[in-house]
Amino acid sequence: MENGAAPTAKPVIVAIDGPSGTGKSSTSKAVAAQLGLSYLDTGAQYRAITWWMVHNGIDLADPTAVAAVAGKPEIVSGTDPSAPTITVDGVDVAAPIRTQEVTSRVSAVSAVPEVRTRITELQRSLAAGAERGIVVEGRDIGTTVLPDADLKVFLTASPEARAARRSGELKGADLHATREALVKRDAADSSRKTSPLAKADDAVEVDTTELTLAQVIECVVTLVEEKRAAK
Ligand SMILES: Nc1ncnc2c1ncn2[C@@H]1O[C@H](COP(=O)(O)OP(=O)(O)OP(=O)(O)O)[C@@H](O)[C@H]1O
Ligand SMILES: Nc1ccn([C@H]2C[C@H](O)[C@@H](COP(=O)(O)O)O2)c(=O)n1
Repeated sequence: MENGAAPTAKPVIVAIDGPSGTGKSSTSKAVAAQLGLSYLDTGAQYRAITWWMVHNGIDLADPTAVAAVAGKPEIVSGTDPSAPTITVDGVDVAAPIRTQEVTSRVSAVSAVPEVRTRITELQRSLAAGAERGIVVEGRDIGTTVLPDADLKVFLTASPEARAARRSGELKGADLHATREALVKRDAADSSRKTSPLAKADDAVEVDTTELTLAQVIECVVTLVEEKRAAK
């Protein structure tokens, strides 16, 4: 039995979007684990295809070159929230997709429409196959990937709070440089033509600046339970 939960509740689809460092991954994983749902980190998929392009020497400054090979790598996401996995052509890339090299290039690759079409298909297929339901986190889940999701949440936080959280992760990182990098990536992700980072009109916005992670998780679990009860 997936995620150890009893097969009683109807499947529920939850979309969690927002800028970098707002707590999407931490919240989504915990909510999915608590409610016995699958979990999908769509940023990891964009990072994985970016890693493959870097690894294969594709010119990332040339969108035509990126588009031409967008269908080549086989990207597989494991959706157990207690142990999410990501492989490219059978290679475990969970660590290399988090390097600065990939982080600084992922916005360029994810702006290419052919890349988005490919990754969006994977995401929809995983969501459709999740027997109990799934929490999918990213930038365009509520607007484009799963517009009929049962619940859409848009997490926000001040750039200062997000930079402080990230600096805590990257020991010794410069707070100002971290903030600048976050703001730059958000601007690129929000301004691309195809499926930019955006709040869906029917999303619930949660400002996490002054909330603990536990409070955010509790808030989202309550929202999911309310939706489930109303189904
Ligand atoms: N409400 C919160 N209060 C304090 N720290 C938090 C909160 N939410 C998340 N964090 C911490 O902030 C860091 C970033 O969180 P997380 O990776 O979940 O964000 P994200 O939105 O998924 O970021 P990205 O889009 O860049 O992957 C983590 O170290 C996490 O533990
Ligand atoms: N649905 C998504 C998810 C992610 N991306 C892109 C934009 C992000 O900068 C990048 C990495 O995401 P993260 O791991 O920081 O969540 O991937 C996107 O375009 N659409």
